[in-house]
Amino acid sequence: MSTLKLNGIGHAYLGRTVLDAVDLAIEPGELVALVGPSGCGKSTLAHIAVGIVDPLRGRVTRDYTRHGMVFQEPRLMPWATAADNIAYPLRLAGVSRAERRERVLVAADKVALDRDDLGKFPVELSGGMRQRTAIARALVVEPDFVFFDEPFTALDQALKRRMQDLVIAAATAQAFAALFITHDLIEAVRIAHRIAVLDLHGRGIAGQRRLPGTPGLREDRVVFETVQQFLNDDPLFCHINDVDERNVA
Ligand SMILES: Nc1ncnc2c1ncn2[C@@H]1O[C@H](COP(=O)(O)OP(=O)(O)OP(=O)(O)O)[C@@H](O)[C@H]1O
Repeated sequence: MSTLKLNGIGHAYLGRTVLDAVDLAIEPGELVALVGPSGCGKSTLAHIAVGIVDPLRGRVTRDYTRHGMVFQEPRLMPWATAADNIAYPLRLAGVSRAERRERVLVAADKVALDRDDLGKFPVELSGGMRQRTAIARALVVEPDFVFFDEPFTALDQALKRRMQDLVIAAATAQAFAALFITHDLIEAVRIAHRIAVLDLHGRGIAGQRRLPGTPGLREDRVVFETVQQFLNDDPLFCHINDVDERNVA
């Protein structure tokens, strides 16, 4: 039984089709990376999957209990401390103040956010700390599904890697499934069980590849060789290579 199922999803903006007949199913505990060239409709698909946008065609079936979301920009409330930002979904859910405090500390630990940082406002935090706060806010509800929409694109390589490790560790510990949208094929191969490639024109999933081994346990050499093989020998990825040279790094 899939925890998220997209059937025949189609969408258009102002009469221009961006997605057509997209089918994708994600199993419980499975991390699926969705890649595709810029502008092919990845974010639109994520917004449809999470329920922010209603698709013009098709059906989304969600069989998870709670989801979290992490976007490219942390989208924190500037007037609230990191702790209050993380606690926000719990406040909405009517969780008591004492329990909120406890759960915020647990979530902050998962993303290695210092106690000192919890009292700071977003403007006082570094980019990495802001994104950690956003991830903690997604994890604090103890989700069994998390949507990631290019969460680390704006971060430098070293930080990106730390954040990927943190997501893999949290996914393993909490056993959540995820749809992880990224431009970065190296990131996709590090993080996911399976990669789905969205067609160049957003017309469906062009193909999928199951990745060898387990996220978090793949050696760098294996990640690098898998990416090279995709880019050099697998026609599914030729558009990714053409369009986004960052992947070749
Ligand atoms: N609200 C909107 N109104 C009109 N057009 C939109 C809207 N949102 C997205 N689009 C267009 O739809 C297409 C798909 O956009 P989307 O953001 O889903 O793609 P993407 O694959 O996530 O791109 P990127 O990788 O560059 O973020 C693009 O051509 C974009 O300009």
